[in-house]
Amino acid sequence: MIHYSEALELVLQHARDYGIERVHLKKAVGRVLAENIQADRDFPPFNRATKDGIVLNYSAVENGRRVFEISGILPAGTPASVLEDQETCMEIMTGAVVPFDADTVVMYERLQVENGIATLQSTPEKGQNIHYRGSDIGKGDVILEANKRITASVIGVLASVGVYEVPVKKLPRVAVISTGNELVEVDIIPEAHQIRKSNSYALHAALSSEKIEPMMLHLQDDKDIIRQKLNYLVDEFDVLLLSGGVSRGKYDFIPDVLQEIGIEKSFHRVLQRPGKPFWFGIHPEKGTVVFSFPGNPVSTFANYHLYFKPWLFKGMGLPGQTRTVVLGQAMENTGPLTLFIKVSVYWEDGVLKATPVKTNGSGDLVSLAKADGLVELQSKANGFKEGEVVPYHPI
Ligand SMILES: Nc1nc2c(c(=O)[nH]1)N[C@H]1C(S)=C(S)[C@@H](COP(=O)(O)OP(=O)(O)OC[C@H]3O[C@@H](n4cnc5c(N)ncnc54)[C@H](O)[C@@H]3O)O[C@H]1N2
Ligand code: MOO
Repeated sequence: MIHYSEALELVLQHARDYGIERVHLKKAVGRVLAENIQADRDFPPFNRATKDGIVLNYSAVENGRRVFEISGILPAGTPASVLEDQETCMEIMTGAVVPFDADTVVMYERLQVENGIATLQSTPEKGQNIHYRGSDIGKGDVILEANKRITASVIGVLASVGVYEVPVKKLPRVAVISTGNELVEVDIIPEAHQIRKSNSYALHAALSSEKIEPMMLHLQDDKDIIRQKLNYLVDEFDVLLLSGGVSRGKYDFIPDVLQEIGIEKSFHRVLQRPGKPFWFGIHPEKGTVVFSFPGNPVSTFANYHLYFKPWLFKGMGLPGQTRTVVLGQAMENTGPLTLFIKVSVYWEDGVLKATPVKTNGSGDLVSLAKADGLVELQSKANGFKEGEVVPYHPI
């Protein structure tokens, strides 16, 4: 059996970039930007008034003028104009273009305006209240770098530079395959010996948050059917995410079948709990990557976060998600396995702390829903003290 860090390393070696596609701006949130985006114009594109008030030429102020006749009005959205007579001023609204031969904006609150005459209440500063052309970013400058998760604010930037067909990283085509005769659909009432297939829905949901829409399939514990279906799926998908049928039971056919259909085993079983009987492999010619997770709901879900997500993120050029957290109480791991303990986290005096969630083992799905993540505890003879910093995997 291999250690968690070796297993993760082997998985990451098979990370892949699936190329680029273009999606409409409205569909791009949550995807990963695949190319640098350049500004198509200066930002702001013109000298922009930042206050409602008047605009004037400061030389008049320097010459002692305090009273200005208003020679016109400039709402936002009107083309650039000229302050013809620099002894006058124009009213200007926030967002409007500062006219040629004017250089200073005075807000209404610093003025008295009566009968078309504006009187300064105080001496302004030259150049005030103007957001200068190109002061945020210049035309041609990179405003968004590739390999960035597209958030709502990134969408705003893309919109402002006119990118409505957004270049994003292509996502792998994923099939989620659950196995087991005891499993039934979620919308029926199970017999006493049956359970609803929760793993597939948890995986579906986790993938949806990565914008992956997986194909879902359930297979009974029949070796011939499993072989036939997986043989087909290996051609049609980039990734197979299986759950169940990988430990030592008489009906745990998955490892044998995967090898029969040409998937090369990278490893089977990892020195970890939960998720120990994890099987991972790849089809050498087709490139299909197979994550075959142990069936216990917590094991499936933990391994999705411990292996699939880092694999996906690496392929898309995103940074890893592993963080550190401070233990809110002492914990132990004296055995040979790396333990992943379900924890809830909370802030205390500016420090993120973790406390274990009460659990009943890797079949206990309910405790999973109470957890924020998993802390990673390596084997350690003298235990982990309260206040110790350990790796943390948000789930
Ligand atoms: N002799 C041994 N027995 C077991 C070992 C071992 O090393 N030697 N490992 C144990 C560990 S650890 C785990 S984890 C499980 C993994 O077993 P399988 O991957 O073969 O999974 P199944 O037996 O098919 O199912 C286990 C458990 O999970 C439930 N399950 C499965 N799929 C789903 C699903 N889609 N939704 C909800 N629940 C699911 C299933 O009903 C079982 O209760 O093996 C131990 N045994
Ligand atoms: O991986 Mo099993 O994960 O301990 O229940």
